Order: sequence, then structure tokens, then C-alpha cells
Amino acid sequence: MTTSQTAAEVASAAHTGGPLLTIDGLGVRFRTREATVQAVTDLDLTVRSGELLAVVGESGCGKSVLAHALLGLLPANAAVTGHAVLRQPDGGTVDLVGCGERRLAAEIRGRRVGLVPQSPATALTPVRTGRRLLEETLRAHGHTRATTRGAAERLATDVGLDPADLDRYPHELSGGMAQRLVTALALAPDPPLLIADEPTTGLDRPLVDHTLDLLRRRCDGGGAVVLITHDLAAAERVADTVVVMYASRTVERQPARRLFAEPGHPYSAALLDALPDRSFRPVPGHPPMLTALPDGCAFVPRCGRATEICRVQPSTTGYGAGVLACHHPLPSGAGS
Ligand SMILES: Nc1ncnc2c1ncn2[C@@H]1O[C@H](COP(=O)(O)OP(=O)(O)OP(=O)(O)O)[C@@H](O)[C@H]1O
Ligand code: NI
Repeated sequence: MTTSQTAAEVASAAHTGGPLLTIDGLGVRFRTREATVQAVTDLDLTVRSGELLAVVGESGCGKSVLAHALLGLLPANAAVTGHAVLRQPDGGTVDLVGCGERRLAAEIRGRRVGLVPQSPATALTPVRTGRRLLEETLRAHGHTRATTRGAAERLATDVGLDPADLDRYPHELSGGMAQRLVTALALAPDPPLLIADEPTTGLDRPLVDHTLDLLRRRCDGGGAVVLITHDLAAAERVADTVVVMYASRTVERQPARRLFAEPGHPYSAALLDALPDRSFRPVPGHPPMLTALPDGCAFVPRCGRATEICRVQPSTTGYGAGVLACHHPLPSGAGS
């Protein structure tokens, strides 16, 4: 897809509930003194209004880097290529890659695309209470003095935080409380697209489900959520679509129901096998270094189905309603 086609497609779909975000050939590399880290490779993705899209994959596969690339939050040693076209409320579009920090800061970050960061503790300003942080955010997004206090308390309750705990300073919050506070902060501007990076860390199961259901309700109300998670059970509970990333690439993208019933990629199947209510068998072996990715499929050394072609040539094909990067997909029904 070319950029102009993508932009035109997005614009024409603006009034039909079409794609809200269209990512096309996104790549992220980090230059370090020792090597180049290929953290995201040739990623294509569409997120629609009303859709909850989960991104899953082992630690280090590039999930958070993807989120940070969309929000212009990568450090200076990062180089981003490709496009990420966001539909604007007026039907226009903006490419988040290359639109520039000034525009991202003024128009996009927080307002149009919210982020629940993976490390809540470092995201919170230490000298302000949760209430002050939340009220400042609400005021910056149009709330008046009269409505701010009530809105802050409602948001706290929505995320499962006792409003009384808003008077604590960040260092007085448990990990789970800080997690809920950063979720409330991301929700305060009511962004049409929310990227939630491991938003359930440190929460007990009832609060995990509470948070997931909150995200689901946002989508049912017309919002869109990208849920980055290690927790496949979380994705199974609420996602419409699941993207499985491995070593910087999408290996499979499917409607959630299909992925959980009939994974096509051996890596997707291995991740599902690791679930406690399935085989509870960890994926054998380790992911590769992102500094030395092979030409072919990076899962080969851990894959029981790989042949010579997998080593030398990547494969990405349409597969049902999704995509699959595998020369030897599992037969339909194998994972059910
Ligand atoms: N500033 C940087 N310089 C060099 N490499 C980086 C930098 N930031 C991230 N990386 C590398 O990019 C890769 C992807 O990291 P990322 O944080 O996206 O992983 P992740 O999938 O979110 O993992 P986790 O599930 O543990 O959060 C990792 O190998 C990481 O070491
Ligand atoms: Ni991460």
C-alpha cells in the first residue's frame, strides 16, 4: 500500500466507522555503540473505531517500542520508518510518523491517542498527589473548576481506585494503585484511541477483570483500544483481534475467536500451550537477539515444523480475515 492510498482510504472511511489508525510498513531501529537493534520490522496493522486489538508476544519482541513509536516517545537513537495514519475527527488524517514533535505534543499525545505506560511509577510526578495530577489533566482538557473534582472521583472509581486514595503522593501508592492512577490519567482526556501497555500489572484477578472490562466498554461505546499484554487470558477475555508479535514482526493477526480456537502459526500455538488451563508448557528455547535477526523466520530454532525455506525466506500471506507469516501453518482445528 502506498501512503497516498492509505491516507485516501482512511479519509474515505471517515464517515463509515472505518479504520481509525492504519499502520503501514512500520519499522523501528535503535543504533547503539555495539550494534543495531531491529525492534519493529515491517508492521502493518489497522485499528477500527469500536475495536479492541490485543498485541501479545514474549518479553522484548517490540510491543512497547511500537506504542512509543506511535506517540513519538522514542529516544534519539531510534530511527522510525513507514507510516501510521490516524483519522482525525474532521475526516482529515495525520501521519504519526513524521508529523513532528510539535504537532504530536499539541494535538495528538493524550488528546487523540492516550497511553497507559508500562511503568506507572516512573510516569507519575512525585511531588503531586493523584488528585492534583488528575485534576490538572482534566482542567487541561476542558473541565471547569465546578466539574473537575466530581470528574476526578468518577474516573478513580471507574478504574477501581478508592477516591480517598487520590490524596496520596505517588510514593504512598502500591504498584497496583499507581497502575490504576495512570490508567485514570490516560482516560481523563477521553482519547478516541487508547494504547494500554500492560495495564493490569500488579493487580489482583478481580481488578484485572475490572480493568479489562473497562477497556471493553470503551470500545463498545465507539472508542478504540490497543491492549499490549503478556496475558493471553486477558486478550481472550476482551479482544476482538489479536496480533502475535515475535522478534519484532507480526507472525499472526486474527480475529480473537479464531486465534484462540485455531492458531495458524506454530508460535501462536506454543504461546497458547503455555496457558495454565491448556498444557501449561512454556515455549521451549529463547527468542533471538534483535541485533542479529535472520533473513527467514526468526522462530525456526524453536519450531518443530520448520524446513529449509523457513530459514531463507519470510512468508506473509492473507489467512482468513487476518495474516499469517508461516510456510507451514498448523492445519485448521489443530489448536482447538
Ligand atoms: N533505547 C533503546 N536502545 C536500544 N534498544 C532498545 C531501546 N529501547 C528498547 N530496546 C530494545 O527493543 C526491543 C523491544 O523492546 P520492547 O520494550 O518493545 O519489548 P516488549 O515487547 O515491550 O517487552 P516487555 O514485554 O518485556 O515489555 C528489546 O530488545 C529492547 O532491548
Ligand atoms: Ni513492553
